[in-house]
Amino acid sequence: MSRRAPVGLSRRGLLGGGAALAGAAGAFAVGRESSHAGSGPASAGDVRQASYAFRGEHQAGITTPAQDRLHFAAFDVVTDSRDDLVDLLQRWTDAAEQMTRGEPTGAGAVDGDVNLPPDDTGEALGLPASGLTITVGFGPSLFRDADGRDRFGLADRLPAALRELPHFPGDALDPARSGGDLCVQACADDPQVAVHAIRNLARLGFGAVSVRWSQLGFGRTSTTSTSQSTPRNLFGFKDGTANVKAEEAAALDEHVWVGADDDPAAGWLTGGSYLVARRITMHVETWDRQTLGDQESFVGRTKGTGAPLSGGDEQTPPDFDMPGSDDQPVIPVDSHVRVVHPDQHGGVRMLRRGYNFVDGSNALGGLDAGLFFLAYVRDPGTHFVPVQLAMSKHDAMAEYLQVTGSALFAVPPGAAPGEHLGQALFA
Ligand SMILES: C=CC1=C(C)c2cc3[nH]c(cc4nc(cc5[nH]c(cc1n2)c(C)c5CCC(=O)O)C(CCC(=O)O)=C4C)c(C)c3C=C
Ligand SMILES: [Fe+2]
Repeated sequence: MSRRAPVGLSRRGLLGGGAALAGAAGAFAVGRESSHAGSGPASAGDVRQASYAFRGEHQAGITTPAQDRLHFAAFDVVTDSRDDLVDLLQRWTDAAEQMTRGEPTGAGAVDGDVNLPPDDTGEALGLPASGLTITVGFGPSLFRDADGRDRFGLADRLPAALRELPHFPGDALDPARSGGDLCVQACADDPQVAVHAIRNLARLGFGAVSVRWSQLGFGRTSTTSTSQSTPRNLFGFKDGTANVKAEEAAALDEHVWVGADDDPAAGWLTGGSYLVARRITMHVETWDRQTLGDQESFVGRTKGTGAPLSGGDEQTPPDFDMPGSDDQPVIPVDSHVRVVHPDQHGGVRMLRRGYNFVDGSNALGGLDAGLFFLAYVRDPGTHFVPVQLAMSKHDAMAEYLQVTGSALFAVPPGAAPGEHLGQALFA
């Protein structure tokens, strides 16, 4: 009996008196409304106490203030049974709701029968919710697999926009880091909490799904709320300045959420979004040998403040007409921010939610480093593909990048009380 924790003990409960004491002193911000701590919280406890509601109109983990850590996994469905797939989504929904509350999955890690493997793997016991969000998406191959098979009777519900992304110039895609029938994005302010979430969902899915590929991210490269400060990517530049933010309701409706009339085949996706995932290797050693002036010209913003090269501060809109030297504009025509700017693409915007990664070193002894680019868009065909194409062809920064993994997912709306994720797809 001594190996068992008291019945009903939650991760939060295991925090014990320390958290209670700090809470009483007003040092911790607990709960959804008070959790917008940004990248420079007063203490680690500020953000780790945050917990976000799992259920809602939209899935959490899109407009939620971007957490600092990511574990992303793409799964292959290994069963042909539609019932087993629905059952998995039900069990994932239940487990995700528990974990985002800071609780272990099922009957917990230490409360069950000592003669059986515990429901929960246990490594997050004692850790608070840490702002965990779990966001689930469906890949094109869930609707029709590579052999054209409609394994789950979903082919007539395939959204027109959910087709494999084209091969872009310069892509060097590894099939083992691309595609997937399902995806789970787990974001948290504690890496152990994010990894615990993916590990337990993968474990729950044994027999129904297997992990196809996964990616850890150690630092956010976006801001998704005006309350957050702008972090830096591995080129050392502020990243996320001009992102679509949670406070921009009209922009979210226009550029991120799928509308009711967007696709007659995909009414089930109303209120959802599309998630573009791109593993982008950054040749950081080569970049580091470029002059500061050249680096800033490649980006189109200053490295220090993130202000556009046309002047002002970080939030000043770029002036692409301002002349520079040699009859060239001061923000070069091949700079990243000009090439991808909404002005060049009919006004389309995206909600970027990417993460820095370093996956050890490469064959040349350099860092296998980069940016795991994640972007939520209303329609990848209009909001991502043309932008990526322009970047591949015209962006000076692209010389320092190589896309090594790629996937697209339809992200259903949030689950209402009593529903499982993606319920409308299977109705
Ligand atoms: C196809 C879309 C994009 C990819 C892929 C992409 C990769 C990428 N970006 C940076 C660094 C920065 N990007 C910045 C802005 C920015 N990037 C995109 C799109 C893609 N980036 C957009 C739409 C924007 C916003 C443009 C605007 O509206 O002004 C910036 C500037 C700061 C900011 O606004 O976030 C930086 C820096 C890297 C390093 C990278 C691939 C590794
Ligand atoms: Fe960018």
